[in-house]
Amino acid sequence: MVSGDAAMRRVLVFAYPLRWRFVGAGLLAAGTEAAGLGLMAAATWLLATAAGQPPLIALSIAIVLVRALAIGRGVLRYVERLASHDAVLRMVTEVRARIFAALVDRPPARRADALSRMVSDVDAVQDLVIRVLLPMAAAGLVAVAAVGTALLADPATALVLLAGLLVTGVALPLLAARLARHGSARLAPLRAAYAVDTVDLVHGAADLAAFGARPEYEARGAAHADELARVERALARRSFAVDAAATAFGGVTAMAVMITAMSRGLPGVWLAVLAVATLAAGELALSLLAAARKGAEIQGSLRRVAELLGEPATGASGGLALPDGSVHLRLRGAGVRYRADAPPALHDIDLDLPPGRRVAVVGPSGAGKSTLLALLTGAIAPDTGSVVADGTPITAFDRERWPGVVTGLLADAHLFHASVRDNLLLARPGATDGELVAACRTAGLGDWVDTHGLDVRVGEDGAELSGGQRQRLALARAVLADPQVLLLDEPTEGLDPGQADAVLAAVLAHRGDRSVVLVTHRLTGLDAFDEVLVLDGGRVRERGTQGWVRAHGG
Ligand SMILES: Nc1ncnc2c1ncn2[C@@H]1O[C@H](COP(=O)(O)OP(=O)(O)OP(=O)(O)O)[C@@H](O)[C@H]1O
Repeated sequence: MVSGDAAMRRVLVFAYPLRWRFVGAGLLAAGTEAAGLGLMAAATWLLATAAGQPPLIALSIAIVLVRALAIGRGVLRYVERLASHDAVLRMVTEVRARIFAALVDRPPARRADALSRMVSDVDAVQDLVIRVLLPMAAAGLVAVAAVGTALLADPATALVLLAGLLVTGVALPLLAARLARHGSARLAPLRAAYAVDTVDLVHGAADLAAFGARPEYEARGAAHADELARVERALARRSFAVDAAATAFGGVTAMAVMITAMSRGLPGVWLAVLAVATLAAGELALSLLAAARKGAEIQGSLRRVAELLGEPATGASGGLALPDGSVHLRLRGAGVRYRADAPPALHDIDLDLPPGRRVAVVGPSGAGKSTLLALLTGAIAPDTGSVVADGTPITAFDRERWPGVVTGLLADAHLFHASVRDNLLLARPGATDGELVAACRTAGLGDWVDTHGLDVRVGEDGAELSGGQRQRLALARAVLADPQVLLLDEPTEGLDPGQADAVLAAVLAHRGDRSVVLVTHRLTGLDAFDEVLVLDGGRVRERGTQGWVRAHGG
């Protein structure tokens, strides 16, 4: 996990090219706050001195100043918002582009969580600049200016003002940030649990109703919502207490400033100006509380964004040209561990796939069969050992084109909400209708396509097809892709045994002497394979040749 400071540095690198825009925005923000403070001071001076009938010219100057500051403040605020948002949006565009590039280079298995970062966490970068750093910089500049001005009037009064600002502008915001961090740590798991409840209730509505479990799930969701509301209320009470303390301390500082100024014999007008300006500076400190809280809340998002920004690409488009002709793939001592706290999904796997070899991988559920195929497609990289093609690690090849070498029907193949034709063309965009129909025929979907045609739509993830038709359409797509090495993850799942044998035989006949790696639970039809690999618990338990299948009752 990246530390908070490192995360901030990694993100702020993107602000560097725009530094002058940010400096300008910071100065404008400080100018806005200073105009507010000046307005208060000038208006107070005007009210306090008007009764004493000062020279008309002095009054006129003060009136013009009040008007100018009142209008100038609004104008400055507008220009500052324009400048700061322009700069930060340019910066966030860069960050998004970098994250997008990192996502493209990521193995698909790890993209899903990263996608949510892209969408929501990047907003934290915007908040960091607009709602945290700029307000802090502006408040800091104005505080320095206010103390500096007070110093001109009287050093002791300036010291009291400084002490007050240190409490309201530094100590209380630090406390607010601490409470916000603590609050986020308590709220995050509750929010996550509530989100899971909601997703279960929405996506699982039919199953919950079918098994009569809806009341129980609704009660669980309601309990999480109540707990969430209780914690949020408790945190809001604490936040309110800190805000109230800041406001009260602002008042205390103003009084202390006044008392000190009176004891130092400052003229009455100065007393009023200093008191009102101190109160206004105290208000500024409230904006620091909000900035500190926001800064604490976005820490998690910033870390996640920074991790992604710093992630080295695992493979690249534009790598080596693909191996042409018949590729020779090898796994050497390959191991995969999905999570540090779980046993490896694959351990020390050796596999030799010279051109034309047919390998069947069998084993119980969870043995690591699909993970083995994911290694060959490059969807995941081995944590130990290597996956090489003609002696070169497969990550060195052009990732975008690798499916031309190794691909197939993988676990949980997705069908798109489009026509049969469009779903097939995904595998080979230039294929003719004749080729599409031939692939369907090989996958056992010929009669259905003859009846329904290629333009019929299949529904969301093939919802308008039967389970067997979905499987065969996905298989037809893999057949059409016609890679050098065809991977088939339980291609005949959901078909009856007779159909399953016929479809597998047709696909193997279509492949001719090109390589196939088949993952299957069924031992029938494996006579046509050169090697059978038996996986269990991520390890190779047995390796057999054609005779092995017969000996094991296939
Ligand atoms: N994305 C993932 N994150 C974490 N663990 C995973 C992930 N994918 C698989 N695993 C774990 O890795 C192990 C091997 O899974 P894999 O899908 O390769 O098994 P399999 O032999 O194909 O099983 P099945 O026959 O049921 O499809 C399992 O224990 C599984 O829980």
